Amino acid sequence: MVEEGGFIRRPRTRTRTSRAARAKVNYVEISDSSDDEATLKMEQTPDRTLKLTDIESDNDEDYVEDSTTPVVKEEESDEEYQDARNEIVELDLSDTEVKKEAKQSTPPQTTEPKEGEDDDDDDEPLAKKRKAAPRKRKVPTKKRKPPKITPYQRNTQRLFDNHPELKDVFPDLQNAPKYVPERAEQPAGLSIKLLPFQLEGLHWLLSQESSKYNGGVLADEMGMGKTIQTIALLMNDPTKRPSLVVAPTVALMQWKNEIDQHTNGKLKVYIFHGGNKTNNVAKLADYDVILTTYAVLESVFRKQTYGFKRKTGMIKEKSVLHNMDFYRVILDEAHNIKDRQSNTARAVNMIKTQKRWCLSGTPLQNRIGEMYSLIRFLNIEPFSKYFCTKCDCASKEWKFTDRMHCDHCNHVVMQHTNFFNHFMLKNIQKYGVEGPGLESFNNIQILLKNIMLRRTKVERADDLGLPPRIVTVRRDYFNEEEKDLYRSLYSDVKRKYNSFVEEGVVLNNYANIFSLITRMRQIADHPDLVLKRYRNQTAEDGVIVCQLCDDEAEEPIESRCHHKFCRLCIKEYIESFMETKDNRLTCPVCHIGLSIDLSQPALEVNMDAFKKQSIVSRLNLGGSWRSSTKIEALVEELYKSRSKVKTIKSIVFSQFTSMLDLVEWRLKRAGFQTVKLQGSMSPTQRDETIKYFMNNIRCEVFLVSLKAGGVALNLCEASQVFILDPWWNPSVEWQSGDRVHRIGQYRPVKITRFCIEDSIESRIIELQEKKANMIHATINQDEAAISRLTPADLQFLFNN
Ligand SMILES: Nc1ncnc2c1ncn2[C@@H]1O[C@H](COP(=O)(O)OP(=O)(O)OP(=O)(O)O)[C@@H](O)[C@H]1O
Repeated sequence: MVEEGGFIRRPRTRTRTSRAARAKVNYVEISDSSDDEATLKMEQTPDRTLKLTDIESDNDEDYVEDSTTPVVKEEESDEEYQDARNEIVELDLSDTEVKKEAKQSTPPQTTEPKEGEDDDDDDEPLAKKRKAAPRKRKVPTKKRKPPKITPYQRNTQRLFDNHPELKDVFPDLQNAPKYVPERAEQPAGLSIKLLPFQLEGLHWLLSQESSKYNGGVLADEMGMGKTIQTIALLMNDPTKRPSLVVAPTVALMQWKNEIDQHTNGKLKVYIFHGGNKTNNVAKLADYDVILTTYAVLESVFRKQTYGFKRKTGMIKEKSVLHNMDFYRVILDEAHNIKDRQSNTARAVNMIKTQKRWCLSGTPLQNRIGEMYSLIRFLNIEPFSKYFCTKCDCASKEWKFTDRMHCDHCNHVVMQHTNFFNHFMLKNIQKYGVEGPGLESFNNIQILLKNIMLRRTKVERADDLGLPPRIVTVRRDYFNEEEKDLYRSLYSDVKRKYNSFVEEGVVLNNYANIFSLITRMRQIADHPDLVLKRYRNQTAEDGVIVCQLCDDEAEEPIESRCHHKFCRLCIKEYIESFMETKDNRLTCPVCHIGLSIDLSQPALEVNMDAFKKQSIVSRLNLGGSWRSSTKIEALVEELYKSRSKVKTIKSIVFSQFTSMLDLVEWRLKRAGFQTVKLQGSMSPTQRDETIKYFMNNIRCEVFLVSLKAGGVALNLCEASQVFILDPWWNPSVEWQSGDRVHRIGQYRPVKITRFCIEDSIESRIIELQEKKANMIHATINQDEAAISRLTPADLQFLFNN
């Protein structure tokens, strides 16, 4: 399975379709059951157009975007065709996975030559060859001579022959003068005193801007001041303007506040968000910094490129952001464009600017394919370019108006290859970090050394002077009533799971198993999350219910089969699935092959009709309602840490909004002042909520939905973090802790993870630790593997 352009796709198997026929291919989604690699079918439709029964969509999309001059962004030369289909896949560098993949990709034993080995000069049609072949005659098994050079090597040679300059790319990078860290001057007018490593960071930013790269990736660990260093860059020479900052919605106001606070009003900031956005270029050009979100940028780009429906028909609207000339563009949390074929990535790439920056706290080495999207944005040559293997034609975007031949050189699509894909991605996918894979891995490291700066908190601990962070797991046991309820659910779940195991269909029923695990996690929080879930809410109430967690959807997004989920729920569902040759990921609702753009803008909730029924209003809280072990454990912890002399502020994270509703209700009754951050809030509402928490001395607890506030929040006023429901991907939890453990924090930070010992949670924590140890033991930390649930992991969770 491939996640490409945010869509979950399967790798396409090569078929013996003629290229002419391929141009007329129609794509249809088919259900999981009928779809396996061997049954990739070409259907003859009445108009003699061939129908490829597959879930493929990327190139199709590219072609239909602009029917007059279709732009093909990714194609591969003949021998590399199969690999090109898999271009954006998570890098899985663990040995076992690599071997498995290599095994899977081994073609079946056959006497026919492999497609990749087709001789270019052999023009005889295949059908003729087949006809001529005697039917049942035994062909003496002649051992094929190993080819002198591999198709990959042959292609490399062709590339070098036609583009000799490419030979020097890596030697030049290797021999480039090494950047020597140096401290820049503190910019005049910046009121915050930069720490030594931040001055070094500023020096690096300035030197990158004056280098041939015109930018790069600032990848300091979270909370080390990437925002401040970028503001220092803006202040270093304020005449170099305007700058555009694209950030997640949750971080938008934070940027505005930090700029206002630390520049004494020297930079004029415009927030390009909400209903009153200007469409006047001259007015915008008056500002030094324009702040916007990925969703807004994507939307204005879409309206400009594809138009939108009005009664009078489709209307296209000019995007003011795409008609301005910026000095620099800064992408905060740049992994938002990791799907290079998503509209968001396209919208960002179409901005006109001289300097380009990506800020990201998550290391980029783990998913090499995703890095390509950043490289494309950064416009780093020749990495983002495509090259013809037959002539000297090279371009960032290929145009194939007739869908077959390059407009420029007339060679066919398949004879063009992408530099990054060829020299950096392909061999790692094939061999991991061994042999040719290691060479590609080194190529990546060399490039990163030239364009990326990453420092970690541990490396710069002296500069940062951060207080210690203490993480503990609080373990509690269910009370009798909860235990009975949990047991009855668990025995039901276990029975189902065992029957899947007996029938050998565990992975085919992954959607089922995933939602059963979710139910068990919810019961461990509070049984009402399962017993009183949204049953009667309908679309007419304006509430969108996530079909995985059965709660009001946070940042709802929709699959191609029109089912709606919280962005985080469906992301976790996808990331945790371990795809095998026989099992493809299906929609948890309708069970057809799942196809969903994870980076699509959140669906808008109809606020006029919105009648949210909080779980609290569905319960009889006056009389018979009981709290839960976990909620009471939280209340106890909060009471314990209360002090008569000062307010100790705490953040409480949960994945389930209904849990936060219950906790809010209970804490209020216990005399705690709380505020709550939810995904449905506008940036201004979020900002007001955060300010209220930070500035109001009586407000002790901030309830944060993990789906809304995991990233880009700055909550140093708090010194305690409570994580209510554990998950096996520890990075979500690390991020939560980083909201509090960052510069500006002077008190030791206490992080408490709650765990109900006699529930699935203790298994989840154990599994998490096992995985973390395993991953840290290997040289390459593979984030993807940590969130994946293998059949063995499932077995472990169900304690079999
Ligand atoms: N030199 C400094 N002196 C005082 N406070 C600082 C300094 N540098 C950063 N900070 C503060 O530290 C906090 C974290 O900084 P910032 O938000 O820039 O980090 P970040 O790397 O962008 O984090 P994230 O990746 O989580 O978005 C902010 O509140 C910021 O004001």
